[in-house]
Amino acid sequence: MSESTVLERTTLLQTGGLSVRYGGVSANTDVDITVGSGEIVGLIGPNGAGKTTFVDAVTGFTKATGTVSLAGERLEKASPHRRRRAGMARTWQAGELFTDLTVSQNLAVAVQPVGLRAMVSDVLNGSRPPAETIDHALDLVGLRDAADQRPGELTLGQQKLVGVARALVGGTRLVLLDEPAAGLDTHESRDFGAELRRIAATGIGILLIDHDMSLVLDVCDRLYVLDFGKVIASGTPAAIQDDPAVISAYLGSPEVDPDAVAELDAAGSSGGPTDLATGTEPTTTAAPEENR
Ligand SMILES: Nc1ncnc2c1ncn2[C@@H]1O[C@H](COP(=O)(O)OP(=O)(O)OP(=O)(O)O)[C@@H](O)[C@H]1O
Repeated sequence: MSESTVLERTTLLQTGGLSVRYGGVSANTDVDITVGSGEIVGLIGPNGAGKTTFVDAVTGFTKATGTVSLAGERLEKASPHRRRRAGMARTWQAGELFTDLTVSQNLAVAVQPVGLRAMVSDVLNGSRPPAETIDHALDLVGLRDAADQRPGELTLGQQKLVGVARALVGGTRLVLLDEPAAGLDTHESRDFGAELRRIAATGIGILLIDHDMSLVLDVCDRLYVLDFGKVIASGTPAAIQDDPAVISAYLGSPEVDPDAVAELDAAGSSGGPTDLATGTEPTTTAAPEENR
């Protein structure tokens, strides 16, 4: 990436001291994360580390303390709907497509207005999102030609991209993707990653959560690592892979996802810059108990 590209970046997402408690569980503690325009930032960590909670907190779907800004606009008190209108959108884990609807209809229903006034206006005016906003979102993921097809006619990788496109409809500046590549094989995942890079190249900021370490290490400009709700490391993929705290979090956690460790292994052995999970003695450091 050229220096001028970096200089032109503006900060889209900025969280300050974002914290979420579920009863006695500190699911997020003082999480400070930034995502710039045109940047892909990964959020990784073992199962239960608090990744989805962070997305819920940023998008207003769970109660949190701390601050959330989008391009300088403070949004921590805003409803999920207002945050969406401000330009932040998310995908959901296991976000299914409507199999009986076409691709463009799947995008249209994702942005149907909510609330009584919008519903009345919808009934009276038959309002629908303008076709060009749907087309633009499909262009962003390279699926304009598939607009009239049904999800079942597409490859799994294309279906995943439709899921991303749904979040890109309507002036999205920041998109938070929660395991968008789940179920893709290595080849499909690589293609999917290339599409994410193309989306980011248009200036959209992406926060990416995924257990597919090859994908995350390949496409992300920077990574944050969460463990027990706290950021324990941040930096470039290469730096993160060498970070002892990260290795400890993945290999020392009793709740570690074996698939994620396997992915870390695969990322290293398939030509990734460094292998996080091998070449280092597995640590037996006890995981802190206070958060779980
Ligand atoms: N709605 C909820 N009510 C109570 N506890 C919750 C709720 N959602 C999450 N938690 C707890 O908060 C912690 C963080 O969970 P979260 O789902 O954010 O982790 P994660 O990193 O996304 O995990 P995974 O990788 O398995 O999806 C866990 O201890 C979880 O059990």
